Amino acid sequence: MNQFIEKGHIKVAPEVYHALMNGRPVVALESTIISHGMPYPQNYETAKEVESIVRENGAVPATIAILDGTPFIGLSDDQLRRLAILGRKVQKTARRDIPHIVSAGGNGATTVSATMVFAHKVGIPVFVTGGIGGVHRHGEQTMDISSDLTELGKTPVTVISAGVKSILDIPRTLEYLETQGVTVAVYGSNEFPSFFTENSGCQVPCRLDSPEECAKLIDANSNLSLGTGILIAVPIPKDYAASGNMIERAIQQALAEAKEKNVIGNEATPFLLARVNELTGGASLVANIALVKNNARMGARISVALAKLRRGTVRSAL
Ligand SMILES: O=c1[nH]cc([C@@H]2O[C@H](COP(=O)(O)O)[C@@H](O)[C@H]2O)c(=O)[nH]1
Repeated sequence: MNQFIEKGHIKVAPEVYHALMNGRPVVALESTIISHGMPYPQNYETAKEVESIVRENGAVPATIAILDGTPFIGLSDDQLRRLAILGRKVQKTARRDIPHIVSAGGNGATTVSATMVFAHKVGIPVFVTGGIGGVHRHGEQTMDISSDLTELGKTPVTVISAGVKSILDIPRTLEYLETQGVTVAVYGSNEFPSFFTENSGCQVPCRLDSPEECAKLIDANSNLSLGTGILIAVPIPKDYAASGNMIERAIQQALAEAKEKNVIGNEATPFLLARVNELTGGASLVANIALVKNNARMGARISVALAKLRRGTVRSAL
């Protein structure tokens, strides 16, 4: 196996390192989606396919996770499989969990917030995932607001996602992102998508219609050193959006069950995702996989457009 390159306390895969050093496009990928977002073996297969899609579209994939206490940027096949098999035995790792997992020599699957932290440390500007966390329903009482939102407010990485699941409070999530100063854009629409469907009833002012437009937005944010992240929401492909309404009904049932069982905190999202998958007989998983792959395609194209735009003007953060 190729030797990882050590940078500070982080190990970077050689392919990722050389791409960054040469200004070539790299796309960061999170690992909680692998450990907690899907069951084995679909999680492993999807992770591999997502990496292939990123490559086919001209960028280098960099899946991020903490293994035996070391943060890795770009996982080997063995590491990816290990993470997929361990599944929920791996600690779901948000920003606040990083020091604990590292000091204890543990295994951590990075959420959007922790993945953004590491992507930014090595200068990866674009990061692809399925959906981000948000303000939970009844968040005004529980204060359960994902650290993904505050991370977007302070870390200049662009996150490509299919929006926010309706297990969350979408209008309040958008309000909170506005408070954090995060630019929220939608690809090909003005309506923010709700993960399994193209609609949420919430309009956003920024619409982008090509990877080049996305790249220009990212470049403007960076040139002005605003320091905030960007969320680009890519609606689920039309072929899969059809099952959205059925999935939406399952979400309502899962929400009622979570309330009854008092499932709260960082257990809420994995519980709801697994329950919705059971209730829809796997249809939600099929839609989830399709939209993650679609996001990977878009993210790679955006990162290629950004590298072209910046050719010769950006120095590596390494
Ligand atoms: O549709 C999804 N939303 C969110 C997650 C994961 O859950 C995290 C948010 O968790 P929490 O709500 O505990 O912050 C996200 O960063 C992501 O890693 C996921 O797998 N799938």
